[in-house]
Amino acid sequence: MPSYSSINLHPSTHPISSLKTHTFDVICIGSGWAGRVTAARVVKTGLTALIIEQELVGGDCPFWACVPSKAILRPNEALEAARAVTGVGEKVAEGGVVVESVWKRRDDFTGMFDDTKLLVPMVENSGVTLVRGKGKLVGVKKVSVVALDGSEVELEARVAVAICTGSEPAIPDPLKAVNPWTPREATSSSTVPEHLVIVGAGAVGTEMATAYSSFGSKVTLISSTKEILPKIDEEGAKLVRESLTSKGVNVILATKVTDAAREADNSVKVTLSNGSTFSANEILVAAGRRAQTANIGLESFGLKGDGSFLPVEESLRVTSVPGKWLYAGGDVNGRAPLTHSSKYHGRIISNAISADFNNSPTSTTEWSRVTATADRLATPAVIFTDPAVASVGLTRKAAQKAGIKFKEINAPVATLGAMLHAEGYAAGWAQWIVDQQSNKLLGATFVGKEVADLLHASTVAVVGGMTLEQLSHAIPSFPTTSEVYLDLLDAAGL
Ligand SMILES: Cc1cc2nc3c(=O)[nH]c(=O)nc-3n(C[C@H](O)[C@H](O)[C@H](O)COP(=O)(O)OP(=O)(O)OC[C@H]3O[C@@H](n4cnc5c(N)ncnc54)[C@H](O)[C@@H]3O)c2cc1C
Ligand SMILES: NC(=O)c1ccc[n+]([C@@H]2O[C@H](COP(=O)([O-])OP(=O)(O)OC[C@H]3O[C@@H](n4cnc5c(N)ncnc54)[C@H](O)[C@@H]3O)[C@@H](O)[C@H]2O)c1
Repeated sequence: MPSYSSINLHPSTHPISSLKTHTFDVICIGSGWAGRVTAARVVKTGLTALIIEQELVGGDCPFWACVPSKAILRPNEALEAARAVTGVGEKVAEGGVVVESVWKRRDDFTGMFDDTKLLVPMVENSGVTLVRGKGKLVGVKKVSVVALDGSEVELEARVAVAICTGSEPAIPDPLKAVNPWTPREATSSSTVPEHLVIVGAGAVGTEMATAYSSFGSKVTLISSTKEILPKIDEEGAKLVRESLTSKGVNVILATKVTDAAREADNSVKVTLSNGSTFSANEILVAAGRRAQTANIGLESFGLKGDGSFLPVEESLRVTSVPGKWLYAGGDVNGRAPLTHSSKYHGRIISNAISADFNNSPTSTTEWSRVTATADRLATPAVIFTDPAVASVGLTRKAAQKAGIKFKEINAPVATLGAMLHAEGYAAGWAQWIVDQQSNKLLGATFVGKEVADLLHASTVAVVGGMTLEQLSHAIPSFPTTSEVYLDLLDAAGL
């Protein structure tokens, strides 16, 4: 695969001249999951919709984020799982993944970074019109599209505009000058740096440390916080850190990169806040995201276009803009920057648009179809490290911060079911956060091998407001990893 810089981000299909009308019921700026789900669902209710996209149709997830990152993580996960199973492990005892084939697997999933194979047909088959260019608000329900060649057209939305422009990497100032890898270069690379330094030990940093160490890179992972993965509780994060260390990753905690310089041989000299320096062949910045809000006309509505997340109310309408016509969904509103949350936002926005358009009386209470309640109370997330981290709702830290009276229930993920299906399992950890008074489940975290699919049961329980007494009647099948639910119930005394 050619390097990131040679990928064509601006295909020539769907020019402004292809538009048969300049008026649509709904205009979505951005074709990531948030924009695509919003547009496709309003079309199902009989409205017309347009998506404006300035790069590849599909947004980050299929080309630069979830899909390629999971595509390159899976081969080593499968290899290690096979190695741990007696009867098969002997056959694959030696050697690592075949890196060239891993890149090919990634390219198969990304369609060689060609959006016309899957994503463009997906949009068109949903009855949504597509145009390529940069979208910008130019008035109430008015959007302009500027094409790469500078041509421009002004469009009108009869009903609503949805800003679904996503996010971009936040690069700390001292690192801008070295032209570092961002997640885009890390997920689309076809080379393995001998020594890769990763700045930031959140979701991207830990997943890429897992991937590149399995490809043979020497990886140095720098965490500004005193434990990696600061969004989860320390017990779980510690298990991931210890596993990374056992794979040879050098994890440096409570430290920042204060300076970096590109050397003549293209290596990067890094200076840390503890005063030490070292050289690496490449540097990946994975230090969080900022909203893609620059130059999209927000200022004329009193909003900031400086990378801060767009403030929205519970139906995802942009706060402070009157008239119920301007929405912001997905990463750009910063509520839950994950692909499944972008899909959820598309559902909520389309429901709210349709309800308004049809003047249908719609409840706006918690959990109603126009209220994005899960963002606050039940966002699930899985980090595909080894062990993986799956969490939903409140962690202990979040419950403490919210001043909630809660009890915490912990259990290892080491049931017979888990061991039969995830051999070689060392010491996983599961935690429930439970409301002290009502005994309702408020949050769950599972750390271990193959725990990703354990999560949805807890998500359903949190959304449904289930008590532990009710959960004690939800019987996990034997022998499955879900038997950890029985261990949690035992630990809760039920
Ligand atoms: C390395 C990595 C791995 C990840 N892995 C996962 C994972 O496993 N699971 C998960 O749930 N999440 C994951 N995420 C997060 C996930 O990728 C994002 O949350 C998701 O892509 C956001 O979708 P979106 O629709 O909000 O925005 P995007 O997918 O970013 O789409 C926004 C689109 O808007 C376009 N756009 C921006 N401005 C304009 C404009 N002015 N005019 C026209 N078009 C515009 C952009 O070009 C882009 O195509 C990962 C992120 C990264 C970086
Ligand atoms: N499996 C998944 O669901 C998945 C995978 C990857 C990314 N994502 C999403 O993509 C987004 C971006 O991920 P991310 O890892 O960039 O962000 P993140 O917020 O998860 O982690 C960034 C980390 O970098 C640290 N940091 C910030 N500045 C630093 C500095 N100067 N030096 C060292 N560390 C610094 C922060 O403390 C934080 O821990 C997140 O919203 C994440 O949820 C999800």
